[in-house]
Amino acid sequence: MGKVRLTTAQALIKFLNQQYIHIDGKEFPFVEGVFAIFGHGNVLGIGQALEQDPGHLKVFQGKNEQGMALAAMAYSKQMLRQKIYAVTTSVGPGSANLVTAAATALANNIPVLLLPADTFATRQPDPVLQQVEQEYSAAVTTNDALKPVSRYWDRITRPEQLMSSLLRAFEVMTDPGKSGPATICIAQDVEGEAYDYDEKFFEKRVHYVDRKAPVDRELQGAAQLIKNSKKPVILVGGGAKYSQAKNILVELSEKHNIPLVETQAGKATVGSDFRNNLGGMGITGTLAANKAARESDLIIGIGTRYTDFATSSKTAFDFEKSKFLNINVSRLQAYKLDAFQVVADAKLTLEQLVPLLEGYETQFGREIAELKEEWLTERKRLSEVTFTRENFEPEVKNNFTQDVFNEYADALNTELAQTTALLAVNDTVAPDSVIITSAGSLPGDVQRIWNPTVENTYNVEYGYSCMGYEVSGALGAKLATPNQEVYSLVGDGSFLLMHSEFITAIQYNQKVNIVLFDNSGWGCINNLQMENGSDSFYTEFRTHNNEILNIDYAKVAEGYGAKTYSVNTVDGLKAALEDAKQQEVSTLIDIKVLPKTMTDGYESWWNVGVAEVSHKDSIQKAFDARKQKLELAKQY
Ligand SMILES: Cc1ncc(C[n+]2csc(CCOP(=O)(O)OP(=O)(O)O)c2C)c(N)n1
Ligand SMILES: O=C1C[C@@H](O)[C@H](O)[C@@H](O)C1=O
Ligand SMILES: [Mg+2]
Repeated sequence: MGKVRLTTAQALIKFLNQQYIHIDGKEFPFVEGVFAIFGHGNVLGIGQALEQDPGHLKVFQGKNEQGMALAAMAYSKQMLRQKIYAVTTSVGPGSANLVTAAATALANNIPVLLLPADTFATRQPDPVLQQVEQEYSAAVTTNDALKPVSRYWDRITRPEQLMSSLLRAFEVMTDPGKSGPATICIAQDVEGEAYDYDEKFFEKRVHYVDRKAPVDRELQGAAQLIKNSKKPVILVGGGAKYSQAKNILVELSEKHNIPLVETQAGKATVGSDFRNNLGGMGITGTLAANKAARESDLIIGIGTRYTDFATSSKTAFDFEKSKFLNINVSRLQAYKLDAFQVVADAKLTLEQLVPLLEGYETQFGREIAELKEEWLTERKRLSEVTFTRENFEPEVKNNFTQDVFNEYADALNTELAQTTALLAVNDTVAPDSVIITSAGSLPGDVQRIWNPTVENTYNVEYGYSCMGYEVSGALGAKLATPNQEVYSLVGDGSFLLMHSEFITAIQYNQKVNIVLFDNSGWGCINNLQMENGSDSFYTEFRTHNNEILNIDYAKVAEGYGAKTYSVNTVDGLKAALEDAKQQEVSTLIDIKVLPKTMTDGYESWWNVGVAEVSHKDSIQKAFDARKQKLELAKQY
């Protein structure tokens, strides 16, 4: 057999160039490129290999390891997990910075290939710079911290180990049932070590992603459950989106008059304008979706993980009455809530299920339309919130006095409500625009009131709700959809936490639009704190002498080379958005908004750990209320 002498890193890059994916009859390269931050751990290994022959791989220089890995994740999420970027980092702090991003990808079941460098395999120069030198074992390095947050993890200390390791990594990343981050740590000396690799290892390799079909028992059982139900509701999860089940979902819903409700990951599988789509459900759900779910006697969970946000901490359903039917490629997910399990591809299952339901119709009648209408009226109200200097009634009530509101209005020079601003954005951007967000109050607002009409235009990470995904992810989403505008909807807190990849986007002329909602604080956490009986405590951004912090974010972004705007009215915001569309460079719109003007309520509940004993009656009250609510919740 022919051999080719390559360094481990050269073999890695050569292999990445030859990986293809085959889905629904289409075949294309699986690895699009590499994000890199070079240090002594990887510049002479992977850096050298990429310089010598990158093949078709695009190379982007990242600015923060976490940021570039989140960009890679957003790319893959936007590509419906059909294509990835790899991420190479140096050893020690460079690899440690991957931990948060790996966890974000894991919680969201998104494939990314992480390639952190590791300490010396020979150990000759130990302790090397950036080696933590763990006393109880030299075999433990910073990279072990990636084990709990990787779907697959391996360490390469000999060049030939690379071959079996890569095969496992690609098998995992291309399996819809277990897809997630694969981490291969390569000892920094081994990256440059040569080996005679079998040429066969580098032949084109196709990873077939065949749709897993349901067995007859599953289909008959599922059909029977639906036919026996009066008011089934379909919960559309991320699995439905990745399976591209839109058309069959619409057919199923229309034929049998079954309402759809959505998780964060499932939103924009079917457009919000579809008449039976009642929108997001759960803690950040619409009143329409939450009412339908509560009335339902059968929840058909399609590709959902049933997180606490989707189920209102397991209080959203009437567990006495309601049964569950779970369609999921993952057995772990299918087992949840004592459901009847169909472990199979969502689209294929629904296509085979529909013919078995001939003649069936739910008892919802006109109720779906009525619920939707009621919600659209509420959404309209949220688009027209006006601030008043006296007796202002915000969405989040009973936290701030009027004096505090007036103080914010003066300090930030704004009277704009967040919901009104957000809906102005929704009205103004092109329908095929991709939005991206993740943490703070904005994910809740978009799940409720952002109405996407074009498929796969809602890139919201709410499995890990990682501050920093908003801006980092915008770069990845843009790489995936170069012909669409990408809008990062981000709070001031998240923007401050990390926006390094905004600079990468500007550097590589990948236009992204940052729409920054500045309420000078961690608004949602302040709400959570005050709604559970505490005072406002270190969650507003105030100075040493208690003044509200007012940062000119437009000026910050101007320094990076972005086109920027500062706005505090709906008209100003719309004009900025229109102008931003005309720009070739990345943009940032700094919108000053009032706190407590995000959406809230709608019959949802979140189980959070309230103090059982404290010095405040208000906290005791919150604790008692939680205890009562928990009595209604399903225990597991
Ligand atoms: C990396 C990370 N750290 C901490 C948190 C906890 N956390 C969630 S939301 C939030 C504040 C977000 O503030 P901002 O972005 O301004 O949004 P707002 O709630 O004000 O809309 C914090 C600290 C998180 N989700 N992610
Ligand atoms: O703690 C949190 C509260 C949520 O409201 C928020 O969206 C999320 O980012 C979070 O971490
Ligand atoms: Mg904020």
